[in-house]
Amino acid sequence: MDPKSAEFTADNPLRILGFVFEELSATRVSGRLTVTDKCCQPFKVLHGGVSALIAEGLASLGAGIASGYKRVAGVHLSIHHVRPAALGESVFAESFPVSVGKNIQVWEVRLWKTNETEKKKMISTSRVTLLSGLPVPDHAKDSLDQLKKFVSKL
Ligand SMILES: CC(C)(COP(=O)(O)OP(=O)(O)OC[C@H]1O[C@@H](n2cnc3c(N)ncnc32)[C@H](O)[C@@H]1OP(=O)(O)O)[C@@H](O)C(=O)NCCC(=O)NCCSC(=O)c1cc(O)c2ccccc2c1O
Repeated sequence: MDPKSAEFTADNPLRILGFVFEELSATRVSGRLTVTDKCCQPFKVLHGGVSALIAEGLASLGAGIASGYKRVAGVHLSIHHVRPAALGESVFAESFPVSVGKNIQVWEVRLWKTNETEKKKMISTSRVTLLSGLPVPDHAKDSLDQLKKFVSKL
């Protein structure tokens, strides 16, 4: 399966909302989402919880890769919603590590309104703190192996 396709399941809730990954590495995770009804609050703008979901998902995947495909656990997320994204608008999400320690990682996640090529205006900025390097439970080994395979293709 193409990691850039809508069916690629690195994070199930993000896939259900239509999020499509572009980059997945230990130093950068990014992707795109079109704001549909599924992602909106009652005033037809991107729900703040969806922005937080994107932040948690991108930071966790990046931290998991940076920790050598060990299990990670998000322990804190803070988010500032600085601008709304309206129904129908395109959103670009990018994430990068601020600090990668043996136990704790901190990732920054920024959401932008965008067209095909340019980041136009920032929607939100998040910091996600994660505990990394935890043992992977047997039931999750397959999905981490699959992620490793996809990352090598990107
Ligand atoms: C909160 C802000 C409006 C504050 O703006 P600020 O004063 O910091 O800065 P500016 O005045 O320069 O404006 C920046 C930017 O904000 C937009 N904006 C400003 N005023 C308005 C307005 N009255 N209406 C719409 N948009 C406004 C404007 O686009 C400006 O952008 P420019 O491109 O012109 O520079 C602002 O920070 C802001 O809008 N932040 C985003 C807020 C947001 O989208 N929050 C997340 C969604 S809220 C949510 O999730 C939610 C969920 C629910 O389940 C709900 C259920 C029931 C009711 C409400 C719910 C709900 O809100």
